[in-house]
Amino acid sequence: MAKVTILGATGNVGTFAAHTISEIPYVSDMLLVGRPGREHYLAGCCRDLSDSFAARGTDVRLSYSTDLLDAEGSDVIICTAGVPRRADQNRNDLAFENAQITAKTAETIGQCAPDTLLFVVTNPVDVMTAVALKYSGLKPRQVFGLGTHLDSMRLKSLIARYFRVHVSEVHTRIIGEHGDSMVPLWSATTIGGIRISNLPTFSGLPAQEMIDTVKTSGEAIIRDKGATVYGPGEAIATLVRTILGNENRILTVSRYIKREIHGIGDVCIGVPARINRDGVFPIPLSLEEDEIAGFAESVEKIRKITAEVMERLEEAR
Ligand SMILES: NC(=O)C1=CN([C@@H]2O[C@H](COP(=O)(O)OP(=O)(O)OC[C@H]3O[C@@H](n4cnc5c(N)ncnc54)[C@H](O)[C@@H]3O)[C@@H](O)[C@H]2O)C=CC1
Ligand SMILES: O=C([O-])CC(=O)C(=O)O
Repeated sequence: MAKVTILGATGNVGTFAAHTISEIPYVSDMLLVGRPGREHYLAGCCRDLSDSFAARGTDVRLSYSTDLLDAEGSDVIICTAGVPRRADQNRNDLAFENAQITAKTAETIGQCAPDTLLFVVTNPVDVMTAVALKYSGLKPRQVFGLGTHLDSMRLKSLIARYFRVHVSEVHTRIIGEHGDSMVPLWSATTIGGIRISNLPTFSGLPAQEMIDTVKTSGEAIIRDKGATVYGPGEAIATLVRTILGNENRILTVSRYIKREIHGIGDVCIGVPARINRDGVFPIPLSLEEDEIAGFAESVEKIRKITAEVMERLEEAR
């Protein structure tokens, strides 16, 4: 059985993630961590969630704290702490502000929970994963971000609708930045095990329109309802279930890569990875020419932003 800790637990994503994670059968303890001053809100969240556990028949020990040191002994720590963007902002606009929060948090986690897996959700998620890796001092297999997993799910749903098939029949991936330079892997997209390009209706597929929709999904939801909640919350639970169930699923998450993909790397970015109880392990990949070029561009973009943020963090210390 496992202890899962959620940071930023008073926020939109943290609150809903607590609900989705409580459904995972391997979770025995859940700790909600918020900022000092938020004790009443955290207590209310715990009571409300406990009611939902009672109604559902879930047996999870739930507690809250404003002291991150209580995360000691966690198997997985999920970091949703930080500022969200407004609809008129790019995720990268949040980089330095959230890096300061993530660096401080990661340092404490490295000291109090050296064996944990640290799962970063805070945006810009690829850059925050690099910050968390550096400042926690944890091993690369222990630190990962939500990356392009949610983008891949968004694309999957659009493809299923276009081909009028059940969403479980579609396998697809988006790699690279969780942002504008993301790269869809049409070469790795199948329906019912058949490569998508071998299907008769493939020629009419509005591929560019679909990827543009995925790129602007977060922004559109934030404009309409203030925050993306259900998509990220379920995506977070999928990853936690994969880890705690030692499932060895291949999901597309942000992870430090050296040069596993066509020699491109030295950055934290969305890549397919095998995920189990020991952490996250990137899968070496063979891509098509245009996919390699797109991925190289995305890597360069993230490497540059990451380097700038790291430099500013060091200057600010
Ligand atoms: N990677 C992904 O796919 C997604 C990432 N996100 C990101 O997750 C983060 C949280 O989003 P929401 O829950 O919508 O935001 P929110 O504003 O509802 O919640 C933010 C949480 O962070 C905490 N927080 C803020 N500043 C802090 C600080 N200085 N120190 C410690 N804690 C602090 C708040 O108390 C709150 O609990 C954002 O950065 C957002 O962009 C959100 C959805 C999907
Ligand atoms: O768009 C945002 O800011 C939140 C997010 O990352 C997403 O839902 O993909």
